[in-house]
This record gives sequence, structure tokens and C-alpha cells, in this order.
Amino acid sequence: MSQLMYEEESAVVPLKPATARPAVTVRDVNVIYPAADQPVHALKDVNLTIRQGEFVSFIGPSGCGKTTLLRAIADLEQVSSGELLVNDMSPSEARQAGAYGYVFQAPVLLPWRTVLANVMLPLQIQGVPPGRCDEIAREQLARVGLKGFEKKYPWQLSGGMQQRVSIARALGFEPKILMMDEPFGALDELTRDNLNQQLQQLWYHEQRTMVFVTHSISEAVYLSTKIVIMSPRPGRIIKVIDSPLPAERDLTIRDTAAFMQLSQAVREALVEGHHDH
Ligand SMILES: Nc1ncnc2c1ncn2[C@@H]1O[C@H](COP(=O)(O)OP(=O)(O)OP(=O)(O)O)[C@@H](O)[C@H]1O
Repeated sequence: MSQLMYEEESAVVPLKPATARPAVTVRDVNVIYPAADQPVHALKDVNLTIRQGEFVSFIGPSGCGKTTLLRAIADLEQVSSGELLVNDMSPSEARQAGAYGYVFQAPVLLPWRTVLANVMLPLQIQGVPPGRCDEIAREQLARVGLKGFEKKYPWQLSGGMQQRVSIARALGFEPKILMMDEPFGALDELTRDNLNQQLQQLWYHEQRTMVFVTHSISEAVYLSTKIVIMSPRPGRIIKVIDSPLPAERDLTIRDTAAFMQLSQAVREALVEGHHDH
């Protein structure tokens, strides 16, 4: 994800219009977890369309169902009712078709495998020929700025670098959709800023659909073209804001009036959701 990779590209990629095809459609989705005392209504009547090429963030307080919604889209959670479509397929078909990559909150890397071998693993499991696995894994590591680290072990890397390895691994199949569950939550602020900037560049140059979970207003506003604000008990969407910010951004955009206004709008919606119950 280093900026260097894009040096030779000069064409500006226009932002996908709001009429782009849906990448994810969520219709009247409910998720209810059984519990000994009272069932937990983790998602109530959720409706959402994510269009191809959008960068969408789910934001809201703990327990509002952000992870549940992302996991349901990724076929890691069953819905209790309603319908989910990912690239016009069921989440399970989409998973089998390799339509998306998933990055977890903590980098789930195998400590006994090198960085290269970690990125190769899902490709090997899918039966990609060994030479090709090696080639793809090297390409993906270069893409996230980790060329030269192939032979290191995860424990020899910082948390931010480990999370970049996870992103490289998720990109291995060139998924049309990249889903990330608070990937930078555990990192210090400067590392997080740096990775946000790199992720923004990656999205800007490729305009792959991104679905991102975060607690941070400034992270959501900096990265997203669409911000989905959620509220708990029951978990639901209370507001969806389309960002007026330009597609290409660097961190200085955070000092602009437009950024501050949007942050304020997100904050107000979160506070409103908080007062609702
Ligand atoms: N497997 C489960 N069994 C029972 N309840 C669950 C399960 N997973 C989540 N929940 C409950 O569902 C609700 C939504 O959880 P979820 O993890 O989706 O929220 P979240 O917004 O991602 O929270 P956080 O920001 O803390 O990660 C919470 O009340 C949580 O306790």
C-alpha cells in the first residue's frame, strides 16, 4: 500500500456514481442470539444497499451489532430472518466464489509460518499451484508495503505490520469486496493514521468495495464514502450519511471545514441514537 506503487499512474479515478450495481443488499435482516435469560436482538430490521466501489463504514457504540452485520454479510453468522445478497449471490455462494476477503480485529497469523507462508496459506488450501501461490503472495506483500519482509515471522513484526500481512492475505484472491472488522483498533494513533492513509490510497486507486467497522468518528469520516450509524438494544441502523468529501484524500483533509462538519453530523447522530433508549 505504499504510495510508491502508484507513482506511474496518473489517471484520476472518478468516484463511482450512486447508480453503480449493488455489491451488498441487506433486506429486513434480523439476528437474534438465543440466551439463557433473554434472547439478544443483535440486529433489528436492518436494510442497506452497498454499491460497487463504495467505502462503507459501520460506526456505533459497543454492542450495536456492527460485527454481527459484517459477519452476516460474510457468511460467518446466520440471519434469523430477512435476506442478504452479495454480488447477487447468497453470502454462502459469495464466500465459495471468493467474492470477498475478511480482515479480523486482531491479525490471525500462524506464528510458525513465515509472513510469505501466511499469505500463501488460503491460496494453498484452494489448490492454487505452489509457484503461483508464491508469486501472488509476494505481489500482495509488495502491495501493502512489506516487500523484504517475506521471510520474517509474524512475531518479528509490529502490530501494524501484522495487520498489513492480514490485508495482503485477504487480497490474495483479488476479492471484489474487502471486509474489515476494526482492523486498526489496537494500534497507536500515528500507526493508525498511517495505515488509514495507505488504505485510502488502496481504495482510491482500485475502488474495490470496502466494508469497514470502526468506533472512531475521524477514521470513519476520513475513509468512507458512506457512513452507516448504528445504535444498540436492539442493534439497528439509525442513519446513513453519504460523504461529500472528494474521493482522494490525505490526512490534512481532517483540518478542513467539510471534514469537521461531517464529523459533527456523525457525532450528533450517535448522540441521538444514544438518547433513543
Ligand atoms: N455469539 C453470540 N451469542 C450471544 N450474543 C451475542 C453473540 N455475538 C454477539 N452477541 C451480542 O449481540 C450484540 C451485538 O454484538 P456485536 O459484537 O455485533 O456488536 P458490536 O457493535 O460489533 O460491538 P463491539 O463494538 O463491542 O465489537 C451484543 O449485545 C452482543 O453481546
